Amino acid sequence: MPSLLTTHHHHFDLHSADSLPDSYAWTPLDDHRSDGQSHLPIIDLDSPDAVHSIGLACLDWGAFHVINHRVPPDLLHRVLSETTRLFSLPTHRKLLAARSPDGVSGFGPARISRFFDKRFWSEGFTIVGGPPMDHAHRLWPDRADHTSFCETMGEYEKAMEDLTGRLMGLALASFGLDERDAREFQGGPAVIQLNSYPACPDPGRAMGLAAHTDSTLLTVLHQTAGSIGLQVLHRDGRWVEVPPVPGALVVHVGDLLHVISNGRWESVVHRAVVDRDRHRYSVAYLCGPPSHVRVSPAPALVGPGREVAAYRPVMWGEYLGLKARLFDGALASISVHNMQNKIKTTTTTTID
Ligand SMILES: C=C1C[C@]23C[C@H]1CC[C@H]2[C@@]12CCC[C@@](C)(C(=O)O1)[C@H]2[C@@H]3C(=O)O
Ligand SMILES: O=C(O)CCC(=O)C(=O)O
Ligand SMILES: [Fe+2]
Repeated sequence: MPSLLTTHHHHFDLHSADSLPDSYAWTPLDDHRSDGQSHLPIIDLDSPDAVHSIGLACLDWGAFHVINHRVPPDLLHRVLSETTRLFSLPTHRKLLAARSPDGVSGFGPARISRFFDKRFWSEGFTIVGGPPMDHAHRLWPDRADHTSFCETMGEYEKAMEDLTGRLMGLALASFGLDERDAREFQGGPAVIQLNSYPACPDPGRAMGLAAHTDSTLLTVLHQTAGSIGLQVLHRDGRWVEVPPVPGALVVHVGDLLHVISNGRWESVVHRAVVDRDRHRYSVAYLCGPPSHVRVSPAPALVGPGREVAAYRPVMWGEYLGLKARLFDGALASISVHNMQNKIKTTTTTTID
């Protein structure tokens, strides 16, 4: 049997490092400290202006904070403490739930890491289609230990399904679609990505998670309070830090909402940098459509007398397959203007 250590080649324990190995040393990052002037909009979901402000935030940033989201503070607290408990396990134990080479769920480096020659200063655990009972049993043979993890993740998934359903309704309403249009996108397979960014001896040269857009409709991100790490690329070309706002969640526009908006809203380019002293955790809920749904530019936006559709229809599994192969070329590969659009999908990613 091949050892798990070979499939996860050169697994290196980030927690015990006192200097940065060369394989983790990126060329010094461009100056990424924001000037403190600009920050993501904060949107109050109870405000009568929510639809309008979400529309503006999606146009200007492709991301925003939400408050009054109705996710119980206690649940937000528990999901981060279960995440901490998971990543605090010894490496040999975490490897018992290692992601298989072409699998999606389990413990391992971020899926996009293979597009980069340098490694990420992070660990990830991906949960697909419900609480990961088999993984949890292997990680925590003790019943009380795995049930609290699975119950919390299950509860969080429900809360996120509700929240993203409401957010999709508001987002689509901002360009004149109604709630029925949003309902079509509900009930997709749940994907939760747990991220751990240990304190790093040389944060200026390390990268937690390289710049990317999410292959989702929307992503909801919850992060350790008081930690700095998430950065978004503003339209004007500057990296802007997104320090957590107490009680708020961060929402990202993903590639598929960019497609529905017919390219009006950019999916936000973002990355995570690391800190010398603080271990940071984040929990991303990746909201995509049900597997059979074809995502295409909203009919209300395109057609005779309106805009020309900029993208061909695509299903989530197919898009994830394109992303796994083409990374930041995935959107261009479904663009109808792109003459290189000869790429046939050969692999789709099955996530349920
Ligand atoms: C449903 C998804 C979305 C995935 C792939 C698959 C499962 C894991 C997701 C992430 C999570 C971490 C960042 C990202 C960029 C990555 O490397 O893995 C995401 C990726 C995507 O948004 O493309
Ligand atoms: O940890 C973060 O702040 C970013 C995580 C992220 O981008 C992701 O999981 O897709
Ligand atoms: Fe992301």
